[in-house]
Amino acid sequence: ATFGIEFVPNVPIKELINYCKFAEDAGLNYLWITDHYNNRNVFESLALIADKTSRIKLGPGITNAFTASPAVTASAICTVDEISDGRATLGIGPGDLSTLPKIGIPMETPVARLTEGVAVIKALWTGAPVSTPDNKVFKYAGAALAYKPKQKAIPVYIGAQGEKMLETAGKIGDGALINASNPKDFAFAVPIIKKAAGEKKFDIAAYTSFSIDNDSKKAKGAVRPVVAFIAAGAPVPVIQRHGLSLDAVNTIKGGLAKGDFKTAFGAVDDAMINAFSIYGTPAEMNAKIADLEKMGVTQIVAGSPIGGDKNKSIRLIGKYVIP
Ligand SMILES: C[C@H](OP(=O)(O)OC[C@@H](O)[C@@H](O)[C@@H](O)Cn1c2nc(=O)[nH]c(=O)c-2cc2ccc(O)cc21)C(=O)N[C@@H](CCC(=O)N[C@@H](CCC(=O)O)C(=O)O)C(=O)O
Repeated sequence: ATFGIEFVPNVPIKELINYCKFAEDAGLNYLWITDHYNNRNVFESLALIADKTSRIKLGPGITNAFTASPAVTASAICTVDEISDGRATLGIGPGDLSTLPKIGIPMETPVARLTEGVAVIKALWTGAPVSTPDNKVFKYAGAALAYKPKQKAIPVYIGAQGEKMLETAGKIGDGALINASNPKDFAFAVPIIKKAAGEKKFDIAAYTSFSIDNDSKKAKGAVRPVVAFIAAGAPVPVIQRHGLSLDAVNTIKGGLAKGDFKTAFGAVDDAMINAFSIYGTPAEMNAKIADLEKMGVTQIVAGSPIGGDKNKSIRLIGKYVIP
């Protein structure tokens, strides 16, 4: 597998840049920067990261086809591609179901919007004018970018978890970023993607909640709060797929809603931690990564929290996990 790492731009930009440079030095192949309106802007962050790195591929993990018109996203990624001398990737998806409504954006026909959005973005990158009068959502009329990406084709990765979104990812993407850490989720997702992707080259990335430490207990402690949020946001079919306690998940939801983190994190049980994360010592992590690769995963993304101490964890990944 290739190895990616996720950073959330909820830290001062200089700290973010240091993590990214450290990840590049540790030998990671992809940097994925999350995109939520309430954090630092994903494209401004990527521009700076592109300028301060020289090898690692980088892109939003993931932006969405709702907050910005695809033409604006096409240009934003094109700019990152120019600054990074051809290292940009585009991670794009429906958008977070918990943040978009806060800024008045209803989650309407995400599959249609994403399909049309990715099509116009790819068309714009060719430099030709784009007119899509028959589109349901993005009716473009002679839109054209005044400049082209450095790369012939910037890879497009679709963030997906639901069945229709996974199928869409296989159809329109060069890869998928799947918010999951457990082989059971890939037993479900990979056949859907492979059927839709057909013969084309396709990168199936496990966008995991990842926690590595020489001390397994410390790794587990670091991942518990993140698992609480994942469990609280998990669709019911996913909770059932892992045989988790709906009562415990509701206790977590209630605790988080009240800001009572003690109750929320206290209700996280081992079954949830195993369902929604990979954690442990380097040896334990390599065994879990091998299980994911057996399911057809071709890229492992180390997502939040990465570990109790980010720099130490990045060093462990570079030394013991990346072959
Ligand atoms: C919309 C949703 O798709 P989903 O794949 O489950 O979406 C969940 C998440 O993937 C989505 O919220 C992502 O944006 C979350 N997300 C991030 N979201 C963010 O906003 N920012 C991030 O940085 C981010 C990172 C990220 C990384 C990996 C990843 O996998 C997801 C990530 C869904 O409901 N899908 C269903 C139904 C979709 C459907 O059929 N819709 C129809 C009709 C629906 C209607 O009637 O409106 C249509 O679109 O036409 C399905 O796939 O089966």
